[in-house]
Amino acid sequence: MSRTRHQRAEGCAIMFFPHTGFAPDPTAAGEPLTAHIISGRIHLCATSLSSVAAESVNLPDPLAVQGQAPDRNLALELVRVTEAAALAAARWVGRGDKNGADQAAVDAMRRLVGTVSMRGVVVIGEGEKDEAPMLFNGEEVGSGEGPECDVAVDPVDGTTLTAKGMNNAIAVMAVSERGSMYDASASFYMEKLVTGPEAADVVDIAAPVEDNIRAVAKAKGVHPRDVTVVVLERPRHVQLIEQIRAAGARVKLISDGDVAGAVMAASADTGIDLLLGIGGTPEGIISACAVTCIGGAIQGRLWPRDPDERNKLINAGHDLERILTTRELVDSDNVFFVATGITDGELLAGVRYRPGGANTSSLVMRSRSGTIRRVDSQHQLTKLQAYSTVPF
Ligand SMILES: O=P(O)(O)OC[C@H]1O[C@](O)(COP(=O)(O)O)[C@@H](O)[C@@H]1O
Repeated sequence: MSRTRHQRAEGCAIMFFPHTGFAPDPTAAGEPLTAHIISGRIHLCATSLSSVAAESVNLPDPLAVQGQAPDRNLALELVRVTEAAALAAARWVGRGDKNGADQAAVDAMRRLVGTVSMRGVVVIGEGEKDEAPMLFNGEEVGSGEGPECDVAVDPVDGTTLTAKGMNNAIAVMAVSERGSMYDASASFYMEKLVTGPEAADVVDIAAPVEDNIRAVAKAKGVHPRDVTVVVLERPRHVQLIEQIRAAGARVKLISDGDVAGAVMAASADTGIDLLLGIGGTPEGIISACAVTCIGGAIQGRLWPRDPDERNKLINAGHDLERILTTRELVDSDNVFFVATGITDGELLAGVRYRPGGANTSSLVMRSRSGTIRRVDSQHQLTKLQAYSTVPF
């Protein structure tokens, strides 16, 4: 960040936090103030530099003029969208109807996303327009004002988990600058490798599984037998699982939900060191948004299901040998990722009902600041039901 001699924050009060800098408080009322930073001191003036300073604060020099005032964190608004999706889907937990759960989450997400000030275009959504009446690829979402964004949604990652009342179903959304997300239109599946920051530079999806496990173990300062690899339990992964076991590592099989798996593989203290295997391409791009926020790496390679799909991908200009890096999957330094638990999981608690309301647990991340928040919300459903169009 370049140093600015004069920083202005007109129309808002300035709150100073001794160790974290200062933040505009948009809720503050009263006469507009202008903040001028001169020789390490903030001067709060009524309107201009020439005015008599209303107040001044001594600041340590590095805090005085570095960077700029913190800007808006879209993720803090987006979390309402995944909360609504999770609350709506949670009504369908264990009812054996995965489409019902998905539709409820889509409806809720679409109603809430209109409140977010952005000019979003869904690039990872519920499919093509004719098949998906809402949140279809290409749909414009948001209030129509504000930054131009790519939007990726997965109203329920784990529709089967939700239908069966099983762990780890989440509602997910990611937003980044317009044009920054990889165009995965023709691709259904992707081979994926995800790990955290320590091992990000030593893994290679094209290398043998054993080499990657050794490299991760070395980077983390542990033995390969201490490494845990999360894998979707699928017939296509039988050989992969054998290879992981042969390398001495531990395997954690999940029946669905590899976005949560990717977040756990990239995050510290989850007990998961690596995600390997083939999962959905849209989920791969959403995972790349999470990894951009957390740190670490995702590597992907498109994985056509049959010769027909292979030809389609090649005709669409895709190089099937190409290893897609985190940056190629989402080419942005300003990525927002939010997820809310539908059912209980290791990453997030699910929706919990109580008299008159429900509680949700969410993960709220932004890559530019690197801030990772956990947001636990208490919803007063009896109040919300009185005016909301979302069937909570
Ligand atoms: O079930 P498949 O066809 O192997 O696809 C794997 C994908 O399905 C999921 O497990 C769940 O996806 P859905 O919620 O759409 O059912 C994803 O997390 C994963 O990427």
